[in-house]
Amino acid sequence: MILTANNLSVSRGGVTLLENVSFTLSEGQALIVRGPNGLGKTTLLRTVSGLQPVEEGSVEGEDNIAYAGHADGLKATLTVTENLRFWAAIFGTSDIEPALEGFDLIQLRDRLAGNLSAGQKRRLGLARLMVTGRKLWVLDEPTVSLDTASVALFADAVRRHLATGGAALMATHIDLGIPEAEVLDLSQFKVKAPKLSQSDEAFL
Ligand SMILES: Nc1ncnc2c1ncn2[C@@H]1O[C@H](COP(=O)(O)OP(=O)(O)OP(=O)(O)O)[C@@H](O)[C@H]1O
Repeated sequence: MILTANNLSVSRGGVTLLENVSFTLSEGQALIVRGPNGLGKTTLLRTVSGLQPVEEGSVEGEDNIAYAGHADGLKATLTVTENLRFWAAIFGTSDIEPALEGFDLIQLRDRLAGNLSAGQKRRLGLARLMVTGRKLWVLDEPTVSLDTASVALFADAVRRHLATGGAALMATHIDLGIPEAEVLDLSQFKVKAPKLSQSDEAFL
């Protein structure tokens, strides 16, 4: 098992949003969480990734996660290659070529990240996942700014990751082109009578 969420409650802004969320992710499995704007998808992904505290319930496996959220986290004054090398060094890996190839960044490898277009920045942010060596990719709206061809590159990268024993947990409003992905509708976990949470501390 790569990730287990057990009766998890998550909160933002001092209000519990979702409760009793339980799911598991195994090797080769992709799970898409769905729900309307503001339901708590981002909050759930941040909580399972250890970026904010678990209010109730438990998460197992959070130490094997690579998280890609709304912020791109790129170093604007480093080149594409330097950004990937930087992340590879942080995660103790070294080969960045598959990431450059997988996200069509070869031609852009010497461009400063700060000079990339929005979609190119997103491709680089996603390419970073491939150099982490982490088993579980947690992705919040990964395809924002991507054109159709880039969405297909992304889907291919996820499918390769699944085929090599990885897993993915994703929040998205669009069809990612990963037919084997399962869907978890979070509306069923929505808190019916909002209550104040114990804490809203976020680890940024
Ligand atoms: N710091 C905060 N203080 C108060 N409320 C917050 C704070 N951060 C987020 N919220 C609220 O928490 C709720 C859940 O936000 P979250 O980003 O998890 O939703 P989401 O399901 O990912 O939405 P979307 O589909 O729009 O991305 C929203 O109603 C949001 O306005």
